[in-house]
This record gives sequence, structure tokens and C-alpha cells, in this order.
Amino acid sequence: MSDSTLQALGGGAKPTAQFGHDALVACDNLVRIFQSGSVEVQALQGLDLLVDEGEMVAVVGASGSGKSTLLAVLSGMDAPTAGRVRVGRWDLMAMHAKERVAYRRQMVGFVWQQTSRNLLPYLTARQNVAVPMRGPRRQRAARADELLDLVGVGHVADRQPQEMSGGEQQRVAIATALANEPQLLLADEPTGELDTATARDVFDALRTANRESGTTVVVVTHDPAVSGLVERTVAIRDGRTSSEVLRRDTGGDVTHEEYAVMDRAGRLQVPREYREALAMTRRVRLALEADHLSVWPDGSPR
Ligand SMILES: Nc1ncnc2c1ncn2[C@@H]1O[C@H](COP(=O)(O)OP(=O)(O)OP(=O)(O)O)[C@@H](O)[C@H]1O
Repeated sequence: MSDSTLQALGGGAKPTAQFGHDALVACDNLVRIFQSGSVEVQALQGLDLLVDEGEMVAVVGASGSGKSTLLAVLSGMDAPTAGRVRVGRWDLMAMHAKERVAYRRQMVGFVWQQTSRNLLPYLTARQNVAVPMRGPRRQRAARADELLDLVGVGHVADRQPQEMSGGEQQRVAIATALANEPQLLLADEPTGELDTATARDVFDALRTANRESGTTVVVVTHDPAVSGLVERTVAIRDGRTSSEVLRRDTGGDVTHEEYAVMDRAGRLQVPREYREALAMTRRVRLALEADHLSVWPDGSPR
């Protein structure tokens, strides 16, 4: 009986800390509506997402699900229509133009899908990486070389982008994005234009950036194999986070577990195949057990 279980569990409302107060990235009920002509498109429809400092998270989802919109918001390039979004000490809803520039210079680094968009074509890799840095030229060049080595492309330091492969360009782009020591590195389909083997090198470079420099990484991808490469994969469906896959490595034994995501109002999306298998439609019966909830289709015997 649920009520007695609730009492046994010491139920009732307990005070909760502010949503995501200890996370580096906290998106709370984010809404982004685009108006094109007379048509309204809801790209984000109440999206919740928390990312802890030092995490590497992959964001996957079908085309049009809202991934790029989320990244544009996190990068400070776009402002949401409603909701709350905080990255570190920055409240992205309340930022003015000047703060937005400071946020983008100090807090985030960005890698785009189009290799040509990430690097200046007339500069060498070393010069590209040094552009966002401050300090004496020689010091900047030395630091640029360190970053190029970190992501495994020290050998292209003196080459211009057109003299590098697509994968090398993307790894130089990662080094460039790390140049101002951002706390958060955002990458939007960084492997979209690459073949599988080269894509793996670029992912490895992102992982190295995450592990070696402690940079928090959020990477958007279409690649379904990605959940095997990162600890947490968040799936977005229709502008909301719908499920998460956690990868756990226990002494060489790797497991993947899929979780449904519950929003702050307690709503959770039951996968369509589960609903169809049990003919669950509009109404379900819930019961609280000592360590889980049970959900039955309407009309099933108690
Ligand atoms: N500037 C805009 N004006 C109007 N609609 C937009 C705009 N930007 C995005 N949208 C719409 O918002 C929805 C989400 O787009 P978004 O680019 O975030 O999806 P996505 O998951 O990144 O897709 P893809 O994987 O194809 O890049 C789509 O329906 C898209 O058409």
C-alpha cells in the first residue's frame, strides 16, 4: 500500500536545494521559440540539463531535436525565450552585450562542425592556437606547441589549414578552443565531416582535453557509437532531455545503462515501445514500493 510505504520511508515534502546549485552548467526548463513568418518553432520545450565540473557529456538526438540550439544558448550566442541557464558564475539570461563578450572570451571554447569555420586559413596551426592568448609572443608560441602536442598534432604546428587533413584541422581547432583556458568546451558535431577512424582521433583529443586539463566538455553528435566513448550520453527528443546512458568501467568491465530523465515537475517520458507493449495509453496506475515505483496500464488487476 503506497501510503504506508510513504510513511515508512519518512515521506512528505523535504526542502530541496536550488536546482543544479552545485553543477557547472544548469539549464532549467529552457524554452527557445523561433518565429519564422507566421510560424512558431519551439526548438527547446522545457529542457533541463545539469553538467558537473570536469564531466564530458555527449548530446545526441535526431535532426531538428534542438541540439544546436542548446549549444548556441550555452555559448552565449543565442538567448533562450524562457527558463534559467547558468554556467559557473554567469547567469546567461541576465547578461548584457558586454558581459556576453566577456563570457565568451573567458568561460567557453567552441569547436564547429565545418573545419573551415574553426581556423584562420592564412595562419599556421601554431599561430591559430596563439591568437586567443595573451602575453609575450615567444611564451604564446610555446604554450600553443604544448596544446598541439596535447591533442596529438604537434607535427602540423608550421602548416596552414589547407595543408592538414580534416581530422588534423579539427584537433588544431580543439587546441585553439583551449587556448584561453575555458572552463567549458562546446563542440557541435566536430566529427560530422570526418570518416569513422578520423572521428575517433578527434573524440580522443576531446577526451584528452577533458582528462588532462580538467575542461568540462559538452559535445553534440549524430554518432550513435559515441555512448561507448563517453561516461554520459544525454538524448534530446523534441527539445527536451529524454534519456541518459551512463557508461561505467569497473576494472575493465564496461557496462552501459539507460535511464529515463525525470523533469522537475516529476514528468518522465515512457519509451513508445514500452507503452505499446503494455497498451498503456492515457492513464496508468502508480504504486510506491520500498525502493521503486510500479506503473500498471489502466484496467489491469490489482
Ligand atoms: N533561426 C531559426 N529560425 C527558425 N527555426 C529555427 C532556427 N534555428 C533552429 N530552428 C528550428 O528549431 C528546431 C531545432 O533546431 P536545431 O538546429 O537546434 O536542431 P538540431 O538537433 O541541432 O538538428 P541537426 O542535427 O539537424 O543540426 C528545428 O525545427 C529547426 O528548424
